[in-house]
Amino acid sequence: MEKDDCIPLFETKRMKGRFIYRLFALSIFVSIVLVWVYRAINIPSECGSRLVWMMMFAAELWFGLYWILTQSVRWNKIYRVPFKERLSQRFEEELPCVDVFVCTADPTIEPPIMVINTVLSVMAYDYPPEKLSVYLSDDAGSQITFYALLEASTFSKQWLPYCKKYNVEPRSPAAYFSAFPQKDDADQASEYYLIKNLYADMENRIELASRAGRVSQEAQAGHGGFLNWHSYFSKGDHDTILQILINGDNSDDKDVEGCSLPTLVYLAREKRPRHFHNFKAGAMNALIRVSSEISNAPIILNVDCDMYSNNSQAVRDALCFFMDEKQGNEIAFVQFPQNYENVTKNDLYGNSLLIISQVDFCGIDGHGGPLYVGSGCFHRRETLSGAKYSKEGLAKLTRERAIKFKENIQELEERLKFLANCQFEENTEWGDEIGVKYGCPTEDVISGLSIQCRGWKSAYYNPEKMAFLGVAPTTLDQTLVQQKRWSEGDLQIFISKYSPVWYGVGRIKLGHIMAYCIYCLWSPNCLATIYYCIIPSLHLLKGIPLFPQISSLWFLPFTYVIVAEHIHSLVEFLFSGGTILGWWNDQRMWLYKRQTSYLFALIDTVLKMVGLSTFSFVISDKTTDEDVNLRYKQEIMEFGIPSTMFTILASLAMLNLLCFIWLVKKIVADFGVGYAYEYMILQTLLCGILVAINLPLYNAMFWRKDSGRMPTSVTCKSFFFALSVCTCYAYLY
Ligand SMILES: O=c1ccn([C@@H]2O[C@H](COP(=O)(O)OP(=O)(O)O[C@H]3O[C@H](CO)[C@@H](O)[C@H](O)[C@H]3O)[C@@H](O)[C@H]2O)c(=O)[nH]1
Ligand SMILES: [Mn+2]
Repeated sequence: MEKDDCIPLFETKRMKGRFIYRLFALSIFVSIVLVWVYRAINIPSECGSRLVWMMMFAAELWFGLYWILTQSVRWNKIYRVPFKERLSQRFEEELPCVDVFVCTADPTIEPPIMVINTVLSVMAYDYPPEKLSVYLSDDAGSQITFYALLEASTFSKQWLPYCKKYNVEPRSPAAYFSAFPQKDDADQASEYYLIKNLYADMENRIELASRAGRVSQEAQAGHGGFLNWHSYFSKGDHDTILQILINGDNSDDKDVEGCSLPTLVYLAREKRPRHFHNFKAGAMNALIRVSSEISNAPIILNVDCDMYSNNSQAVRDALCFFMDEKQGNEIAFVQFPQNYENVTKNDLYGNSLLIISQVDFCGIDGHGGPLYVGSGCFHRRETLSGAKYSKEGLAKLTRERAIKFKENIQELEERLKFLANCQFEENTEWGDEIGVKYGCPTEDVISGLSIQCRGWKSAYYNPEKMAFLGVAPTTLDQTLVQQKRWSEGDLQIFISKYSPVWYGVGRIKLGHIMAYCIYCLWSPNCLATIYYCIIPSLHLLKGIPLFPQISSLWFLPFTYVIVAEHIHSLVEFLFSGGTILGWWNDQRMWLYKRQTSYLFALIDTVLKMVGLSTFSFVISDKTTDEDVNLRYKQEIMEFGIPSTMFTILASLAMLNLLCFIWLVKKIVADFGVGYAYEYMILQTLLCGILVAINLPLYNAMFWRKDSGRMPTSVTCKSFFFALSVCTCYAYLY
């Protein structure tokens, strides 16, 4: 037994081929420096061109410095391998309790049927049910969501034994039934169809209620919980609703085979119009408090309502990190990547964030641990509640359940409601030193950072069989809006009290700080990028070169940086499991994010600093209508609405198109190919590539007829805008 204890529960492997990569990175670095040198020693004397030149220099300084930041995550990548068998050999009898928090906020864009599929999938984890509790936080306080959860609690009595008996995966019924339309195994087949029908019936009832917008009187009469809605005025004005739907300790709450079920709790925290609710962070903190009085598990898993468990072993994987005798004690949270069920082959909107999940996070893990990015993260309860790291003070994970309530369930619910009331947090440290932090659109990232600054580590685990699958945005607009929230949140972290730069220094490693800065500085990237998309192309109009000529030696570092870095990024993308077209799409998305989301995030952050704007949280829509979804599946870009973001994208694309056409005309009519080739090859290439990458956009403006095309108003606006800029430049400047 003694010997056994020394075998670690997880292993950390380092990336191979580090030396070659470092050599390559060094060569890029040298070229970047040469680019800077070229800019510094060739500053023109004439005032106007000097300004243009200096701004090019500034943009390249930014790109170069930002590139250096991105090296932090490529320097020392690590991979984790947990050993579940060892965990089960050593700890099967004393596994810790786990609380799962599922958050939902809007029954129209987060359909209740989707929410309960997520709930059912986590209830069905391969884990002792008496040690598992699932809490659903409903920020809409929706009766329909409550009704759906009630249905789910009944259905779970069949679903859980079925999952365990046949060891099925995934354990979200919707995903399971759509992936396995038939069962041939005779034994399983009869049960399969029985359960499938049960599920279909339940789905029907929930859809009916959803469509009607209310729960039938009959159904309401069936459960006392609905009485809570008597004091409900609206989604933003109601008392706390707390219902324990399944009490795992109760001998009556058993599945059809007589086995225990996980505890299941519905919580809608109190909402009042005059009381700011702090979005998901507020919901998380209410959950932390309420759960502490019910199950008080030392490990907490947080998932968004669309992110169902795709791998019933993930809890055990996560526990290998926490329970390892040597290193587990310093790990505060274990983050899994966020994967999406609906990503198409070439991932048109770059939603899978492939490089972040396959490269960046492995690199950050080598510096002290990944960011907490919300969904798919396991926490130690004590760190979430603010504890400093100290090996001695660490609570044993395998302790008994801390609270064993004696009163009956109704009394308990009444007693605990105040924990989720608006007033509870007044004059407390909640949202600041305790719990998830408030005031930042990426509350999770800032909370994770402050945990790491208190001395804790985190771990990143990316299992082959994806642990969680969610719903990615299916339109360009949704992706850009989501990216705006993220980049804005991360920029606010940068300028906050908890900035990785000033707060992190001395608390976390330099590499770690740099890695955080990659995300915190997403947003300011917009300036250099937009400059690069406009100015060099405009200068083609007058034939003014801004880059070295092909005959100059300075041409080499520029070309090397551009070509080598792009080849590297393509190779990295392919190695991470992407396709060539996927890479091209990803490049386009980075361009579009920088031209719109990041720009808006930057502007909003500045406005907030001067007090002209307040913080909002646009919840991602998890539904799509049919023809939008059809186009999404065919990887056709979705525009369709006259958004300001699209006007910017279209204007920049149009500007480059006009410049490019002008250049072609000049070459054909007057100067011949040599003109562009000798003097302005890099500039021509830049403009040409911008045109090429924007092809889907031109298509949406000029050819497409479907409802996802670019609205005519946007096309016209962008055309006149681009034309006037080009004309002004060509004739006035
Ligand atoms: O007032 C609110 C607003 C949102 N949510 C929930 O928060 C989750 C995330 O919201 P979503 O609109 O899906 O945002 P995403 O951008 O898709 O989510 C990512 O980004 C968030 C931070 O911006 C993280 O919190 C998430 O975990 C992460 O998956 C969802 O379950 C919502 O129901 C609430 O509970 N209350
Ligand atoms: Mn989401």
